[in-house]
Amino acid sequence: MQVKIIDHPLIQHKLSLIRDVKTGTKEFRELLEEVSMLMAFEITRNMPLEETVVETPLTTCKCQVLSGKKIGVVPILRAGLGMVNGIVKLIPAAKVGHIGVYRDHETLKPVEYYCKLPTDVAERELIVIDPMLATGGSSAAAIDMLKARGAKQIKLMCLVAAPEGIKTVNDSHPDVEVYVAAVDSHLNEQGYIVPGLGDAGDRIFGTK
Ligand SMILES: O=P(O)(O)OC[C@H]1O[C@H](OP(=O)(O)OP(=O)(O)O)[C@H](O)[C@@H]1O
Ligand SMILES: O=c1cc[nH]c(=O)[nH]1
Ligand SMILES: [Mg+2]
Repeated sequence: MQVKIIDHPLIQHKLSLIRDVKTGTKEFRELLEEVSMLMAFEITRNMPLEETVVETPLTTCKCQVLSGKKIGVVPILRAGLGMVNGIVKLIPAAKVGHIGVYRDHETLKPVEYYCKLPTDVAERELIVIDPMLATGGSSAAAIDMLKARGAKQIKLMCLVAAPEGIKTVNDSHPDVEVYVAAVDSHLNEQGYIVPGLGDAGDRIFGTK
């Protein structure tokens, strides 16, 4: 199982609050945004830098700046939307594409309904985001859609994963690095992650 678990104490603390059934919509959204920012901080750890010269009030000095690598953030609708703001606050130059996929409640198979991406998707390093990686069907389908449109460099960032979902993505897309804050125990009969956090989309948007 190829997965990077980002287990920074702040992330683990906030994830515990997110999981709590007593956490309401407002706090859930705020925490998810904060955790997404913290996870993005880790994922971008190896972004390339280049040297530049900066004039300070005292003198000039050699400094490092990002070398202009283009980033794309691709939320899987709906729940992935809850992770966008935290990331684009950290990487304001990132462009945002949207992929609409929902999981059929009966079959648990992904149903695709929307795709709008930056035109230069093939040149961007893409971070696909979705809080939940359950069977992995939705994320694998989203990555298929991106590759069919020319995307080459893709990372997947999820909050909570089931082992089944990580395996699905590893098997179908071995080139895609998977980052999560936690790997949970298993899926229940309805395909929900246990212990999980319930239905992420419903908790973000206050639906049922
Ligand atoms: O790994 P999977 O088994 O495919 O399940 C995970 C998917 O299920 C949830 O979306 P959902 O279908 O509830 O859509 P929503 O975000 O619109 O609520 C979640 O946000 C993932 O996209
Ligand atoms: O536990 C789960 C599984 C799929 N989608 C969710 O929102 N939660
Ligand atoms: Mg949902």
